[in-house]
Amino acid sequence: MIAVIGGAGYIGSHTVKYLIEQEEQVVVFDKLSTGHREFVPLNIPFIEGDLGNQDNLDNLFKSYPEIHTVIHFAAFANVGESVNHPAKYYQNNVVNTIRLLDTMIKYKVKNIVFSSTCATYGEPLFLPLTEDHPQNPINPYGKTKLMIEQTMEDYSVAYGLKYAALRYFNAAGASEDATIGEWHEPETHLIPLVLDVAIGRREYISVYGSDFDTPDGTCIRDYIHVIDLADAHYKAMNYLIEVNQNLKLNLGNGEGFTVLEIIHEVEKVTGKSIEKKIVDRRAGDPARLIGSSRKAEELIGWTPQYKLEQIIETAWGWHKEQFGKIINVPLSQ
Ligand SMILES: NC(=O)c1ccc[n+]([C@@H]2O[C@H](COP(=O)([O-])OP(=O)(O)OC[C@H]3O[C@@H](n4cnc5c(N)ncnc54)[C@H](O)[C@@H]3O)[C@@H](O)[C@H]2O)c1
Ligand SMILES: O=c1ccn([C@@H]2O[C@H](COP(=O)(O)OP(=O)(O)O[C@H]3O[C@H](CO)[C@@H](O)[C@H](O)[C@H]3O)[C@@H](O)[C@H]2O)c(=O)[nH]1
Repeated sequence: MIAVIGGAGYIGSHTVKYLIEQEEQVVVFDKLSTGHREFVPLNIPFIEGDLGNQDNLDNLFKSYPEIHTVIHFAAFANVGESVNHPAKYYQNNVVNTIRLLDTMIKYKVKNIVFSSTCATYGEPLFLPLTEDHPQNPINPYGKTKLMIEQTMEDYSVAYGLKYAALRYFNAAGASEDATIGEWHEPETHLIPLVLDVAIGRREYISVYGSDFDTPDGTCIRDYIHVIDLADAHYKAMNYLIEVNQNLKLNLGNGEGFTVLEIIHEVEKVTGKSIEKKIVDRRAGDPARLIGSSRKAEELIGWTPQYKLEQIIETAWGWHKEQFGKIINVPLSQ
């Protein structure tokens, strides 16, 4: 059985759906701080619990002694917020995750697939980023994820933990059947915010900076579909079980798009024109992040299947399903 921590969140719920489709046994553990109970099918075991609570964690591993792997998504994940509220990030992403690792050791659960991030690299010295690029994060969020990568390395040597650190680039898109998708309150991610403008929930999109060293002055990111990420988790888990070696892998499409290019693609897919306002840069944003995922292809046979257009099409499908009924009711900005 696989314990999916944070399985009611955005990437977690798509991974749970994918694992069920592969006929894996799954238990979800989530405190529903940013996740949604309705994102997890009712016939899947669900524990509402907090990683910060040892009793909750003991309950998980005692109730399901057949757990062999943890897939760990639970964290706070907003770069800008982490600059202004670092304590919140160190507490949940570091302290609570070390509690999870210690509890895994206590219950002799050996394998963990961990949500790391390309934000661990900091300002790129070269592109595309490969896994051997130096890790010098420029925001607290990236630092918390790097600390856990380093902790897992030491736990692996000392306690035999086997880990896959999956360094995602920008997760985006939604399930093909539009039953689950990206839904954060408040939303901070670019694509759902631009879709909010398309659907009439928001008047305009703020573009954070137009003076970066990029062709149109706006930040470049590498967008990767959540279903491709889900597939990578499944493959990484099987590698840990079968090959018994640790993994550190980038997961991206290998292609970068500026903020303005994303807005343009949303206009193409939705047929709506998007109002935008250029505002100041957001703290902690590197200019360009693009990843090479060649190592993931070589080691676990993973190649992304979704390109930008399909990413935005599936995200739009979910957005219409979720928010279409309340069209033209603006959010408070
Ligand atoms: N979204 C991205 O583009 C992206 C990119 C790189 C890495 N990541 C990482 O992927 C993971 C998932 O991201 P997401 O976008 O799905 O976020 P999310 O906020 O949608 O999901 C996180 C889930 O974890 C749960 N959670 C948080 N703290 C918890 C705790 N202490 N105990 C129990 N449950 C807790 C939340 O309720 C939520 O369901 C995060 O670790 C994030 O850092 C995300
Ligand atoms: O209203 C907005 C929101 C975002 N952006 C820009 O759009 C890009 C993407 O931003 P966002 O969607 O917030 O993602 P990131 O800040 O790149 O961070 C995401 O992607 C990282 C990997 O690159 C992960 O580590 C993080 O968890 C995840 O939140 C950035 O250049 C932002 O400055 C805007 O211009 N306006």
